[in-house]
Amino acid sequence: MITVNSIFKKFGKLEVLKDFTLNFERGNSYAIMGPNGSGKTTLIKSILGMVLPDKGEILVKGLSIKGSNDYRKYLGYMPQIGRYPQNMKIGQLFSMMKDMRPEIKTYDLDLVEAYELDKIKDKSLGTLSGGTVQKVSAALAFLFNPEILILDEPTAGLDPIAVEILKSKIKNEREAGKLILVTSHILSDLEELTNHAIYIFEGEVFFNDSIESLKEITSEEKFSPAIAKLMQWSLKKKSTTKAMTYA
Ligand SMILES: Nc1ncnc2c1ncn2[C@@H]1O[C@H](COP(=O)(O)OP(=O)(O)OP(=O)(O)O)[C@@H](O)[C@H]1O
Repeated sequence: MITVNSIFKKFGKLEVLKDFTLNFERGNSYAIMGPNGSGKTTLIKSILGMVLPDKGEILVKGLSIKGSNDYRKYLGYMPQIGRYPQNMKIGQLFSMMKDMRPEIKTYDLDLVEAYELDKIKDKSLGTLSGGTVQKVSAALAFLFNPEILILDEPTAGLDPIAVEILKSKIKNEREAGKLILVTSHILSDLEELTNHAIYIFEGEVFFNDSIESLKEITSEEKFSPAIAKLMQWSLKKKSTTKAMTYA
């Protein structure tokens, strides 16, 4: 459903994505993991067309994302930090988003209702708490019932009830055959929500396989120790590569 074909991205001298090739298939939920600054958001933003790779190609449902924004209708995106016009009211934001997609007549209002956003529709976005902004972002990501959901640290900043609501929504959507991409540092969330692990380390895809395989390869029954082992291996590889370079 999404093909990332040998993409490279540098910011100045910093090589953030080095030869990334990945396939994302419908009905699966992918955990995109890696240390801070490893390139998770850059990967997501490249798929969304918000960051332009220096080389390589990205296809969404077989269509290259270069040159046309048409593919974006398939994507729902929840950013790490939602930035909205400060003086706009919640209700106005939703009306504006609906006006931008006039061809869509039915909306997925599950999260609008669960988070009771209608009750605060006259509040300005600039006055909202961080968690409430996250609720707005989550509700917008699902609003047009997209086939692909890209969620960047979706549970960060949400209270425990809001987290459970969002997690159950994500699980339902995956069961309905959608493709889900999630980045998070909260391993218990990833274990619950995903079936495929992608671990990025220093600009490279260090691991890309099912969570079952990850557990087998690491000889760990639980997700968290399996990831810890992967992290140790990536650090070991780094020091071995360094030693080889200096030899
Ligand atoms: N627009 C930009 N200009 C310059 N450098 C950037 C830009 N965007 C990202 N970077 C740098 O690229 C690297 C990767 O950033 P990115 O946000 O993709 O990491 P991440 O894996 O999502 O990190 P985190 O876990 O902290 O969210 C970082 O070193 C970051 O500072």
